Amino acid sequence: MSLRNMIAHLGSVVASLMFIWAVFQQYFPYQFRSYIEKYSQRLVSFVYPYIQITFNEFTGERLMRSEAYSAIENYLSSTSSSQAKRLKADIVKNNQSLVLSMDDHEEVADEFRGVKLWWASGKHIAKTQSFSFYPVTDEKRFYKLTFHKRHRDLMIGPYLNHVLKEGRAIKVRNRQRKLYTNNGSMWSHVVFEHPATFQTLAMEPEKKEEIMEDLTTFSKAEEFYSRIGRAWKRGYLLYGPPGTGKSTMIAAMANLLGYDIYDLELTAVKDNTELRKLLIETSSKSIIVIEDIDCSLDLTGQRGKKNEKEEPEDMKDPRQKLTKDQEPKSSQVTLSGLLNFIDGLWSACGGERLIVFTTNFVEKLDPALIRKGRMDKHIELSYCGFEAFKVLANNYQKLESHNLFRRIQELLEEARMTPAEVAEHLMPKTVSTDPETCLESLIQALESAKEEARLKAEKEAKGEELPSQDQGKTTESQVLAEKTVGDENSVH
Ligand SMILES: Nc1ncnc2c1ncn2[C@@H]1O[C@H](COP(=O)(O)OP(=O)(O)OP(=O)(O)O)[C@@H](O)[C@H]1O
Ligand SMILES: [Mg+2]
Repeated sequence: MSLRNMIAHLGSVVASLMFIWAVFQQYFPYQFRSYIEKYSQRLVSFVYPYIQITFNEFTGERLMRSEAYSAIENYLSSTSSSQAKRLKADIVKNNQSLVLSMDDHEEVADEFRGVKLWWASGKHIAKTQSFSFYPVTDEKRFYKLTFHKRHRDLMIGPYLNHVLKEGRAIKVRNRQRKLYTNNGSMWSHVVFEHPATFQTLAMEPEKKEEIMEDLTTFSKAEEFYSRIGRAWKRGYLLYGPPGTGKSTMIAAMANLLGYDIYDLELTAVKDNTELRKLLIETSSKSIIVIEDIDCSLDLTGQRGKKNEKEEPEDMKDPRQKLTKDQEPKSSQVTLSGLLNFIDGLWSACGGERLIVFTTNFVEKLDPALIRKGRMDKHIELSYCGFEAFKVLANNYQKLESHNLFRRIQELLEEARMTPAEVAEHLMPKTVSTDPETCLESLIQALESAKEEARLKAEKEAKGEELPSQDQGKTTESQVLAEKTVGDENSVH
């Protein structure tokens, strides 16, 4: 057969096939074909023991993005990045981190309480009916869950709940976290990007572990709190001298738990009503911080004493020393207003919240504010010990050990120095400063601190009329306060 004949023969075969297809389309209408499909589906499900659930990306009349779909997407992101071969990447956290999810038509397996199940991703493509110069294919993505029918109850109840909860938690973790500050009764926010972590926090390892354990236990204790009928909140009081890492620890807490921070400036809050409004507006998974609670408001036990002395009106308000140059406004937030909120109304806002107070003078605070049950945990941040020093040496100089460490250990036992000061010495002054120079400068500083302490102790032992530094300041300020009534600098 010549080539020409062959081509002609092939052409007639194709033509006859096209004719048969056209006849089939004409004489077997759509209804009939769907009828066949329906029964074939039934036949398949009879021999196929699996149940499938489809979660579409868009639901409802207004085609809102389904929350379940996005929770599943997040939930599957970790499983799929290790199992699926084709992944989709997306950027979250203001272009900072990459999140992977499985591409269309991929399948991954998961296990729940020993039961295996499968997730597949897919998409329907519905051709748009309308004519357009820019034809858009209407892609409808979905996830399909497949499991054996004998696990129906486990899958529909506990497993799906688990997926949704985990998925939402991952979403929260991936979100851009915020630092809120209040300007009067309004919160404004900036992106929260503090690099502090518990790993870089200088502190004895056991104490650090205990705090981290406490925090993570709290963050997972939703069921426990609801069972015992308590609001899911926890109060921390951080106290210690300036520069011992109180603020740093708050940032580390937020980074550990993935919480937002609300830095509440009490002095800018007009009254209890405004305070309540601000606190109610805080979101779940957040840390509400009131720094230097002893100076923020007259919440210390000192108030009574001051009043007894009958100080002039403007001296009673410690805010005035903070806002020297500003127009004095009176903040009427009271201790009881704050306490009421911490105790009671708090329960009205669902979701976990931590409240953290910091102070340099724990002994000055009103006992009501810090009694057990109100502030659940009191954490003292103190002068730098050797363990804390080792963390700093590693942070700043990448030093695990050095022959000067022994000398530093001895000196730290004898001289008091805050982690902030130690860090200052360990910070390389220039790019070429070597670690040894930094350690030597620290040793020198510690030696002079030790010497100072020794001289002071000697003087005190001799009975000289030189009380301790703090007391000295108080006496001085008391004298000043008596002399210069109305001078705000004298209030201390
Ligand atoms: N425990 C610590 N671990 C790591 N760095 C610390 C620690 N303490 C202080 N620092 C360093 O010293 C600086 C000051 O610390 P921070 O602001 O946390 O002190 P603070 O206790 O909040 O002081 P203040 O009472 O004055 O608010 C921080 O920037 C940090 O780098
Ligand atoms: Mg601080």
